[in-house]
Amino acid sequence: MRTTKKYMLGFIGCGHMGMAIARGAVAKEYLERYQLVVYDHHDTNMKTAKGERFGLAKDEADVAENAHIVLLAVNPTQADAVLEKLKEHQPECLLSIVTGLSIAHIQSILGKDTQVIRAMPNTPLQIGEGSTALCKSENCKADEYDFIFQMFAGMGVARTIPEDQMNAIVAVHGSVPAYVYYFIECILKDAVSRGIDEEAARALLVQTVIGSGNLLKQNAGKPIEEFINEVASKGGTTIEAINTFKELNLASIIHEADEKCVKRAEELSH
Ligand SMILES: NC(=O)C1=CN([C@@H]2O[C@H](COP(=O)(O)OP(=O)(O)OC[C@H]3O[C@@H](n4cnc5c(N)ncnc54)[C@H](OP(=O)(O)O)[C@@H]3O)[C@@H](O)[C@H]2O)C=CC1
Ligand SMILES: O=C(O)[C@@H]1CCC=N1
Repeated sequence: MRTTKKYMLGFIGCGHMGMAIARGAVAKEYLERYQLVVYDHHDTNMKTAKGERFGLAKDEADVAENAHIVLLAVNPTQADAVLEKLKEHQPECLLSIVTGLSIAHIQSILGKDTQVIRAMPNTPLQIGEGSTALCKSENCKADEYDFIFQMFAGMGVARTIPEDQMNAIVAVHGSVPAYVYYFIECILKDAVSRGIDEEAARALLVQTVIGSGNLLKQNAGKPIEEFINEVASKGGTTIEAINTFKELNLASIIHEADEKCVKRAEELSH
């Protein structure tokens, strides 16, 4: 994409997710380090950005004036204050990853002419294994949207979804890396309590998660139940565990957790 601005992408907020996106884009060689500029409140995040050889901005306005697309990566309660500061500097295109922050709200502050892209990424994108759901404002140009869509697609999987599903999607992939880590933590603690060496258990378990995921990926049309049946030998061990999950209604626990997760996204919405 052509631009007259000094930087292609400017980050306001470069914490966990902002840094993950910046690192992911550079690792995949989609953007060069010199095409990124960063501004964050925290000195430690600015030092990390300096160490990564990204451009450093002095404030929010500096990002808006020098970057073609401004990426808003602050926490939901901090977003309005940033948008108010950007009002004077009218970014051409604003990419927001802020949970619950609607396109209509962004345009109500920045003006209807601002192109807006809303994305829900997840942290594994920093190693090219992420997932990102995206949507855009009606006035967003194909060039800007394609540029951002391809950036995220290059870091894993990307899908366009309707904006009214952006809150519900947190319980599909945005928050879900933490669910997976929690599940892994529970299994590991259990293994150690049974005397298994922690390093060995972690290595075997992590590869199991990767391998199971890859097998699912390579057989996208195959029902999940069939994968379970292939592991659960008749009269064997696995079915005992699966039946216990069913008896204790793990599905309802997951449903309850998802409901709370999505409800929080709705509470944060504006
Ligand atoms: N973490 C994740 O997995 C995901 C997060 N998101 C969304 O991404 C956003 C960021 O999340 P995350 O990276 O985890 O949060 P972090 O708290 O790690 O990062 C946000 C950073 O922005 C800084 N900041 C706040 N206001 C400003 C400002 N005006 N100018 C410059 N920097 C500022 C914060 O500094 P300070 O602490 O000093 O305020 C902080 O360093 C959230 O809205 C979240 O909903 C979306 C998908 C996944
Ligand atoms: O926990 C959060 O609010 C953010 C949104 C998705 C992942 N992290």
